[in-house]
Amino acid sequence: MKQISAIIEQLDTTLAGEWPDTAGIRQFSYSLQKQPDTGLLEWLSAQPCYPKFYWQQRDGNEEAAVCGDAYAFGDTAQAQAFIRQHADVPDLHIWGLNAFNGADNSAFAANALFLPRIELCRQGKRYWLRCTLFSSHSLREEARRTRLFLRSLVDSRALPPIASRVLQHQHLPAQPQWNQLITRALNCIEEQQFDKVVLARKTTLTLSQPLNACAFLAASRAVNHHCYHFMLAFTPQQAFLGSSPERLFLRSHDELYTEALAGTVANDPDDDKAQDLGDWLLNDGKNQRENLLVVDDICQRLQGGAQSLDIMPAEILRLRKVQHLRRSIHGELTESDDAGCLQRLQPTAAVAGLPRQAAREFIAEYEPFDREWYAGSAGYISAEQTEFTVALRSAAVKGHHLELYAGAGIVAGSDAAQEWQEIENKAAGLRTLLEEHYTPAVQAG
Ligand SMILES: C=C(O[C@@H]1C=C(C(=O)O)C=C[C@H]1O)C(=O)O
Ligand SMILES: [Mg+2]
Repeated sequence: MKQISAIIEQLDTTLAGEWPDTAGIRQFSYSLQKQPDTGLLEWLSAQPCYPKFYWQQRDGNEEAAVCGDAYAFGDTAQAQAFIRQHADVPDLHIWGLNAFNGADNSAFAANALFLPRIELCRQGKRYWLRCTLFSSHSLREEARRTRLFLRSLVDSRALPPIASRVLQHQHLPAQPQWNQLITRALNCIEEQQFDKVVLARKTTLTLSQPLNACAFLAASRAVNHHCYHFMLAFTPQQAFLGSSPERLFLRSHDELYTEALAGTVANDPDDDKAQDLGDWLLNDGKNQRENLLVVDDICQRLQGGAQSLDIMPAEILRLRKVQHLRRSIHGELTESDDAGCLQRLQPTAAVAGLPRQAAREFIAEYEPFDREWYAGSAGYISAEQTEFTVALRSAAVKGHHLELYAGAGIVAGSDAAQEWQEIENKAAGLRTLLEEHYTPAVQAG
């Protein structure tokens, strides 16, 4: 990490110069000459500054480790307005999470979006470090604060092994309550209150020792391929992370890429068996319905905001524990408006239901926990390009506890036991990373 220390020294010299005692924004960007000695997640893990955010795009080509907040935003509209106001600083990126309920739920933060002080980024084999200063009253003061911040940065080190063992688990709802919930949802579907509702479970694991969020995410990234990997660490003990296969949307200039990812079957390590399961999925009526309702929802939601929508044929996405039906969707935006895209697309019928409002009301009334960040979105906003993943296959790290989330789309024809198995398989993507380290107590006698 010599390169990084050298860049930081150079930055420090720049910041030590004369700065105006007025409002302003400045950004400094430095290319790294070669690949750093350790990964970005290792670097981020070592830093003692919060918030920190990590992101890896699902094709593996884009990665970012960012920390410290030069500015925090109350909502995406505010973040977007900030980027537009500072169009002369073309590389501003605002990173973070949007909660499932957005501004509708006053009990929980609507989002955690911030403009970082430091960003270490990779695109393909190209690496760079960016430092941003922003002050609404004094850049001089901000330069001084940023220098202190830079001094707190430390060298990267190897991630610790995952030593946390699972002592206990608790499902909310437990299976009998899940069965009741599904019956209730199926009744509403029969009464035509809605066509689909996505119901979820929170599993709280009690651990033998607090989990290192970066090490846990690295373990997930090593095995859960074709996924976005994201993490927001709020404090040393509190983080939200996940490895999600689902794109909420990618906006590149005026092009919009989204998808209907819904309909699930188990995966199998054996290629032939996995293929048979995938073929079954492609031809199963209930799963096709689940997926097509998401296509309908997305098309309705994009009306007036995007034109010439292209919907690709269904394909199978094979993951480590499950396989999904996916239809990719592409359109031209009538205006490049990220806050608008979020408003339209989050939450889609893949994680809420259809019609959206009726499904959300059912979730708010009957799901026995607050989703908080689960099924919201994680990603970034910038002038040129914006991308969010749906925050699925995710977990909240809270000291000695890990809360794992998983849900399933309920439509006519859903069976409670099969849907329970489906959420078990989805949760297994993260859960098995711990169980591999689990040594059951030896029974006496
Ligand atoms: C709700 C989740 O996943 C969603 C539900 C799916 C389904 O029911 O088939 C498939 C993919 C996701 O859109 C989750 O992983 O928690
Ligand atoms: Mg399903």
